[in-house]
Amino acid sequence: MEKCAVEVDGLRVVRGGRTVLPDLSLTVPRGQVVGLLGPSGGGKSTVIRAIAGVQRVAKGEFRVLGLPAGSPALRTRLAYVTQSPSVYPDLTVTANVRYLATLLGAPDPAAAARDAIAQVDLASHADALVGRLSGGQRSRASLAAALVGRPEVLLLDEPTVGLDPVLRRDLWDLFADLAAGGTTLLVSSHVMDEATRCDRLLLLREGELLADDTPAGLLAATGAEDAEGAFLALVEAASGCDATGEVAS
Ligand SMILES: Nc1ncnc2c1ncn2[C@@H]1O[C@H](COP(=O)(O)OP(=O)(O)OP(=O)(O)O)[C@@H](O)[C@H]1O
Repeated sequence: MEKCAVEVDGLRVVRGGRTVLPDLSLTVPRGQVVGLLGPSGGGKSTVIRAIAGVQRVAKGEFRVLGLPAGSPALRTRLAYVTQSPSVYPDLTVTANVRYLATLLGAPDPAAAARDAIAQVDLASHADALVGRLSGGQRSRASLAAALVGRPEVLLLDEPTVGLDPVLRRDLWDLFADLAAGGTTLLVSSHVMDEATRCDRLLLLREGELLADDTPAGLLAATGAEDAEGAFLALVEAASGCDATGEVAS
């Protein structure tokens, strides 16, 4: 079995005539929660889309679970939760998740749906129409739909946006539990304090990978006190400036 769930080598993506990812290489080890962090517009969604096999790429090699990204064989082994919830608003949470479970061939779709909905702490709204849920509840319904097939690789694009601190903490606890059970998670976020919940961090800015390290390794390498400070230190080092904006000699 491959040590890495995802291997990307020399990925180049052009969107709307602009090079968004010039030449990106990264790996995501199996059974870990890897955070893809960085400012808005840096290319996080584009990386996730490429790994999910739904982004046209100009160049690069990448494999997911040892297979080329986008392979039909990955459809049941990888789940991708987009930034906008992808559930039917005119169906209940249960109907949405059970539908996915049926499509994925779960032996007992109703039980699988119940479990997935409980995992995202949405049991109290299981019978509510998705269209009548709050934004955060809707994104959890989307996450339940992704979890119901028990994917080996879970790609989550900004899953904690719009959630209160308690729900955010619970969701990160769930990610850690899933990883402990062997699932590989790549989670994008622009909230730097979520970095501490990850096993590894990929810091992405303007399509360039500034760091690929553990949270502790990143702090040690930069001498910063938190992920935000580490990120700033790396940006300054990359642009050849010190903290005051002066160009280093
Ligand atoms: N459909 C598109 N057509 C052309 N350019 C796009 C398209 N979608 C995104 N881009 C550009 O690609 C770049 C990277 O966008 P991407 O959505 O990957 O960033 P991101 O880090 O996920 O941002 P955010 O955190 O705001 O979602 C941005 O400059 C954006 O303007």
